[in-house]
Amino acid sequence: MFRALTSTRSAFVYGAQVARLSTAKAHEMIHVERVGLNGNVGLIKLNRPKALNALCGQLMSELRVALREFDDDDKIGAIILTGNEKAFAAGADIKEMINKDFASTYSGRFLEEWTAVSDTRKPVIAVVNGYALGGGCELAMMCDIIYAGENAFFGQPEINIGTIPGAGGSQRLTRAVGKSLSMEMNLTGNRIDAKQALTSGLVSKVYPTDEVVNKAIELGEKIAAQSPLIVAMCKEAVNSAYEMTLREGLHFERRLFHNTFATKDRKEGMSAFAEKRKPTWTSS
Ligand SMILES: CCC/C=C/C(=O)SCCNC(=O)CCNC(=O)[C@H](O)C(C)(C)COP(=O)([O-])OP(=O)([O-])OC[C@H]1O[C@@H](n2cnc3c(N)ncnc32)[C@H](O)[C@@H]1OP(=O)([O-])[O-]
Repeated sequence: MFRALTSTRSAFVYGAQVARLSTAKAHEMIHVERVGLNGNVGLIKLNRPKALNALCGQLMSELRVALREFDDDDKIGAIILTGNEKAFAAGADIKEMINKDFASTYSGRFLEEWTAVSDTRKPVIAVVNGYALGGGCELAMMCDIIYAGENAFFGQPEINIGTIPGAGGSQRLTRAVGKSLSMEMNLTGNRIDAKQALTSGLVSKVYPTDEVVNKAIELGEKIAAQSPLIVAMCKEAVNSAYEMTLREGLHFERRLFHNTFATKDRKEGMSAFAEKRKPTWTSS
């Protein structure tokens, strides 16, 4: 079972990890907290359970604000995005989309707000339990790492409701799992389970449903222990593999690598190794 947050007067306990209360203002459709032993991992939990976390405008707006707050918070080194035991998210909100037309989606820049997720500079880890369908699968793929619970399902069922993916389902999924599987999922709405998501490269780890959030927190803490400056550069380098040719990407990576030599953290990291001590990062 998904392990629920247990509230105490001054702190939350998430599994073995202590999490402090967020200073962020209250949201209606998401929960926001700091987790990890040092409170340096941001946790955002989608919280619209009655609609299986369907991604309506308000939810996406709140998510954008929360991501921005964590991105701008020097104390946060990594961010986790999750849902509940039954659903990460069952897609964009179909009921909200029913009466839209071309002009309103085009002129209204429908879905533009979603790019806030992939634009986040800090690493974002998606933790998927239950359904990640349509926009839900796309949202997970906008994150940098996906951990899945054993009960996770991924799918792009837009075809069943007379449309196609609009936030990466035909693009990121194809790059992640290859053309054949992506085409099958996109043309039929066929879902894959956590096991197939792992073997096809869509997710990096699968854990029991009630453990996966804590595993992601541990991962987030490990990332948060690195130099934030170098982590941001590294994320940019890996992401360039999605957006550039191999030649351009290799060039960009080498330039970023050279740039690390302009930082104090690069010098500190190598000196600490040679002096057999832990590095102290200054993000400079
Ligand atoms: C972003 C770019 C483009 C993306 C497009 C998309 O994502 S298109 C979407 C791609 N996704 C899909 O096509 C998946 C659509 N969803 C499903 O096929 C099923 O809900 C299920 C198989 C996930 C779970 O079946 P189950 O029998 O366990 O549960 P249940 O069915 O009873 O649902 C419980 C409640 O949640 C509600 N609700 C759920 N999803 C949505 C939604 N997306 N929207 C709105 N509401 C949604 C559902 O109406 C119901 O509310 P009610 O009536 O009680 O007021």
